[in-house]
Amino acid sequence: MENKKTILSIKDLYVKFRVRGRILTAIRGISLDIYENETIAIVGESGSGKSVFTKTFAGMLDTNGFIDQGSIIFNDEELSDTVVAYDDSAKRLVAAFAEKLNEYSHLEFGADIYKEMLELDAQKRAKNGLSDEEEAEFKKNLKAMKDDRINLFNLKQTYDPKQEKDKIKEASARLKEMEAEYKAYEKKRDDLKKERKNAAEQDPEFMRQYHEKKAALKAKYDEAIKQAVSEETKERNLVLAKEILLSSGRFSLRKRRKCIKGLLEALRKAMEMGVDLNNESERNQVFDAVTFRVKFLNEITVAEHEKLLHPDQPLRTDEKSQKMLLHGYCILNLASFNDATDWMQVRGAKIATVFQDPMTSLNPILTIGKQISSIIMKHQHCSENDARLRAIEIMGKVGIPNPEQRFDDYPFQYSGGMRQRIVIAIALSCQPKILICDEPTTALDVTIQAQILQLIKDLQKEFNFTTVFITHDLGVVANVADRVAVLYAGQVIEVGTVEEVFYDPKHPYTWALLSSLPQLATKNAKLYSITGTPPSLYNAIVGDAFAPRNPYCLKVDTLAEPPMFKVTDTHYARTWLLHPDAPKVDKPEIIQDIHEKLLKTYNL
Ligand SMILES: Nc1ncnc2c1ncn2[C@@H]1O[C@H](COP(=O)(O)OP(=O)(O)OP(=O)(O)O)[C@@H](O)[C@H]1O
Repeated sequence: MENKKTILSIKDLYVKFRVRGRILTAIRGISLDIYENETIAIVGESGSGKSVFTKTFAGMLDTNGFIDQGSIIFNDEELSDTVVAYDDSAKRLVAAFAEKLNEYSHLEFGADIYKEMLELDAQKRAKNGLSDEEEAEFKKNLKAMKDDRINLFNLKQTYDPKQEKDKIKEASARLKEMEAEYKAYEKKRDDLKKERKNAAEQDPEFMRQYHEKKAALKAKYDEAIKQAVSEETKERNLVLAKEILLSSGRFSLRKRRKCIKGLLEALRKAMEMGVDLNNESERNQVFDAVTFRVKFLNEITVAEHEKLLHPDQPLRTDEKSQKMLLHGYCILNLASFNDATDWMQVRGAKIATVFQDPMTSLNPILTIGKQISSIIMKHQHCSENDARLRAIEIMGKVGIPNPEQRFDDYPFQYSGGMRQRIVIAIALSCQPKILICDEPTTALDVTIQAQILQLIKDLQKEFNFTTVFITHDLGVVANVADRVAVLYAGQVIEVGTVEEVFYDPKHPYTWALLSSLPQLATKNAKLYSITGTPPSLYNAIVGDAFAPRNPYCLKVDTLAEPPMFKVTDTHYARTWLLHPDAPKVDKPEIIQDIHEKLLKTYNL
């Protein structure tokens, strides 16, 4: 796979949900590269995080969910390449931004003294009350106490009032105690604050020294920021000003103003704190807090830009094509997309999803044809007539017989399998780069399932998109995927090519999943099932998340989280069994000859 281009690079991703005052961590540090034009299957039990993971990069996360950490870099050259008109009014704007930035640049001379003043203020706060660290510590402990109380309260609700009276009584008593402990701890914090404040009032010498030091620093600061800004810094500020215009150019007027204001303020603060704005990654971080940064590349004409995008076309020379543009490039980090406008360019258009139940994706009161053509019109800006022709063409492509006649039918007039073909047609009508198939065949019967899987395979060959298959059916995986990522409790615990994961699996959870394949069951023998339940995602997980259910559990599994061990260049697994010092354990007997069994079932 090393010669493949990465289309989506996910690094150390954490996704959390707010649920009635508590935090559930659904994705815990996933890092995964997804390649152009491959089919990767995401497998795991119900609740392992398959849907949340893909919804995160499809821009469909539920509103109570958020990305807590990590990055999702989407390598799409078309979207990354950015231009904005550089006419007289744009030039005036850039000049005004540059002038403001030159003003702020004076603050850079005083940054060290400014930080000293902040430190002095922090000392004063600590003297008069709590230091920033103490305040944070109290806050953290109070939150933990509150969470414990909510956990116990929730547990109490699950007890049977008739049969578990004692447990309910015990929990009620403990809840009362916890309430008292919480209040006592709050009081301890408040008393400490009061005590410090009183002591500070008894110590006028401290305050006198504070004011004296502050005044001296202020005078030094005022002197420092009087220095003249160098030509070099002014050059940098001019580039920053262009980047402000490029980074805010995609927004509507009102949002653009807000974005520009935010960026200028963020840059002012960065200069005040002495952030090195010549450093690319620091500059990115400053921009990212407001919107992602579009790096300035050059000033080019419309014609030159067109030539860059389509080198085979002749260079235009008319008047319009000579207009100037600011040309930039951005790294698309989907994890820091915080604007609906940004998601609109990606969701559906670049990353499309096909869900399990086609009826939830189709509007029952609109004809099939209208639903496809309206999407084509929206994304490809073409006339109604053209959209109709394209819709009929794509309906034919997904195997709808007589598409002209079926164009005006309603969803209820289609069978389940045909409806799923329509959903695929809608998803593909915008020619996405990535197609996520979330259990696309689970609601269909077996023969139709095979047809739909074949259809997706055929379309992928024709349109060259990447397919991400979410499924709990390993049989589907063996049939369609190039690579498999196995998810458990929000982590990728094994990833590799289909051959590696099926025939040389390394993680006991993968062994268990494979062992429960119905295709491996023998007549009259009980079908293997994994005992126990996955861990609660509300609490921190210590050690290997699978340890309590793992018949091959080692002591270390209960103590420390295993890292990803490399098996081959393409195969990795998160299990201590791969540590050089681990005892040698063979995979279960039932999956020893899985190769032959699957070959027989699927003609692989
Ligand atoms: N909106 C939400 N609020 C709170 N928790 C959520 C939300 N959406 C998902 N979760 C939780 O995140 C975890 C992962 O869910 P996810 O739907 O990704 O699982 P899955 O592997 O796709 O399972 P399934 O096959 O059942 O769809 C689960 O514990 C689920 O309860």
